[in-house]
Amino acid sequence: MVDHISWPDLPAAQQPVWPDVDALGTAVAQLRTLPPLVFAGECDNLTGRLAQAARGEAFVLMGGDCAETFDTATAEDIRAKLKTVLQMAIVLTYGASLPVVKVGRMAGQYFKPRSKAVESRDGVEMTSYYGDGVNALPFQVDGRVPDPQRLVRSYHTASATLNLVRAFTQGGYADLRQVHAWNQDFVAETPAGDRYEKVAGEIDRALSFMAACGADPEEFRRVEFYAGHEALVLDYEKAMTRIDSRTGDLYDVSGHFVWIGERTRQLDGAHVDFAARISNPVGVKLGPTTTPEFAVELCERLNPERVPGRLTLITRMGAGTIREALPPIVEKVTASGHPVVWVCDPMHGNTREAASGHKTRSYDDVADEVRGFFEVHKQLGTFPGGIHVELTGDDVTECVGGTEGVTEDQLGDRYETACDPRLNRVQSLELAFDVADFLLDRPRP
Ligand SMILES: O=C[C@H](O)[C@H](O)COP(=O)(O)O
Ligand SMILES: C=C(OP(=O)(O)O)C(=O)O
Repeated sequence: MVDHISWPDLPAAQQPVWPDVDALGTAVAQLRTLPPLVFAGECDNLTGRLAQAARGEAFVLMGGDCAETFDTATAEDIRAKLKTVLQMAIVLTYGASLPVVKVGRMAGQYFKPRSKAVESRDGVEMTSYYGDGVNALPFQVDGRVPDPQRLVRSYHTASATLNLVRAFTQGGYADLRQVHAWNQDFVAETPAGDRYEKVAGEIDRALSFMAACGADPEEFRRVEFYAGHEALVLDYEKAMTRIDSRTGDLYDVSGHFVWIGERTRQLDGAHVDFAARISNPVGVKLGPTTTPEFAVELCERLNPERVPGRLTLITRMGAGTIREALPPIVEKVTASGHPVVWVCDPMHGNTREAASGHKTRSYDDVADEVRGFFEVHKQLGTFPGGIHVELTGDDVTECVGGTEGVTEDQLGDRYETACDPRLNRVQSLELAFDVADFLLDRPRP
């Protein structure tokens, strides 16, 4: 039980209004007694990997659900997401000859900030859905009441998810010899699947050549995979924060990497203060209203010792804005000497409503924002460190476009997200091929 971490009482945006304070106390006390989900040493290893990305020696791939739900924490769903990230990572590693740091938006993405606190349909109003960690998705009053026991369920669901991810990535499923096996089912029949199959064939030949030469590296049998999520609901994140016995430093052991969202990054707010106190590698989302001065101040607050890999700035400007909004920020941060990892989230600045009422994003906008991100960094001689995408391993119809051409009319066919539209597996793979091409033309260290 960790009861000696004290936190200042600062304004915190986007927090659930728990109706039963005693029930919250019980849930928090339970969380505090539970074992860590990740080890502090693993977080430090990730900081080291991210430092490589800050120097242009690696590329970060962050991907996973917009909102993980308890019901979809099944073996099938987790494997499909993992498979998507692994396939994308292979395309990037092979295409750009660059190590790829893999971070799943997984095992903790149960909390969602919302634009409106209340949702209304046909004159009926209730609390918006804030993620399975807070309340339930169906539009029913009872389930929308924030329930603190959901924090405890978040922990157990994250634990089961991470356990399976560790088993898959360490136990043979992610062995490089399995590259073909990740390309089965619906994706294999698509142009992206076909392109992937060619890459897999070339990798196979390279592996056979190496084996014939007597080389069979252990590194090819396992994959280093990290878990990250938005540190939104501070009752959960603080209860999961522990003192590292090795160093006495604080780590949020709910995930390796946590980020602060666009709506909660106030300099005098509780989220920035929380992130400043923990020693995990942390990220901050930066939308189009970010000023260069704010970005530098954030760097000072979150990484005063200028540890490479500690801070990732995840820009999400929108395809039409990135080419104007990003350069002054990158210039000012670079001039300040802060060693940040620049990551592009091409999803959150490109959301729009389709005529059918579905929230959607166009593949072209997503790809164009990433292209703009690479252009800006090339122009400034800085390193494009990675991408951060919302994706699923399934054949959903949530984002329009891509070579399979999901149309607006098809959005209703398989629209399954609990919050924002995700790239399906084929669109994700296509994006990886586009990014691999952009990477070939990147500034080199
Ligand atoms: O994923 C990000 C946000 O939680 C999401 O875009 C908010 O969506 P909303 O504008 O429908 O509340
Ligand atoms: C809420 C998110 O993004 P942003 O804070 O950039 O809106 C998210 O990544 O889930």
